[in-house]
Amino acid sequence: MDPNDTSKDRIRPSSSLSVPGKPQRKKVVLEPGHSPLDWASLNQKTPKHILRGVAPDVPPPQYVRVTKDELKKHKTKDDCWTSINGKVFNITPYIHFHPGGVDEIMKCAGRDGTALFNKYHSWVNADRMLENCMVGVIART
Ligand code: HEM
Repeated sequence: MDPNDTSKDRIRPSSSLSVPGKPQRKKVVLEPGHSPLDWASLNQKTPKHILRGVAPDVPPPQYVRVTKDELKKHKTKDDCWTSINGKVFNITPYIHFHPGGVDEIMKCAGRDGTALFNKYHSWVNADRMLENCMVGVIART
């Protein structure tokens, strides 16, 4: 092998690089059928109320106010809500698509996940990724 060949270094995945002051990246291997592309396709073919986890006649999310007490009730893998920047999302259908793993995303179950979300990936567009899962907005009490 050529000792000057650095091609191995060049193909080293970015997940092994660390940035001072930033948490170490740790993506998980997603189950088959759970890639970001699969998530996009599920969103296209699934009725919105199913993704939101609400009855079909519940008004659109901008008209729904969710109290913190209500948010707290949805904290299991079968029924999981979180709020990010004041918007409440039903993340139940997304949990197994999360590139950071189920255990990580469940840390924001039933509560405001904004700080955790921003700590790990402020560049991710949650509004876009979870737009069909939006239940409502946090009620100002
Ligand atoms: C609630 C909505 C969330 C969404 C939509 C979301 C989405 C994503 C996406 C798209 C990635 C891949 C990022 C990339 O490739 O650059 C990712 C990675 C990751 N997420 Fe999340 N996430 C959420 C919540 C969380 C929470 C609450 C945590 C931690 C407690 C977390 C921890 C991580 C970690 C550790 C990774 C892998 C790290 C990395 O690639 O740097 N995520 N998430």
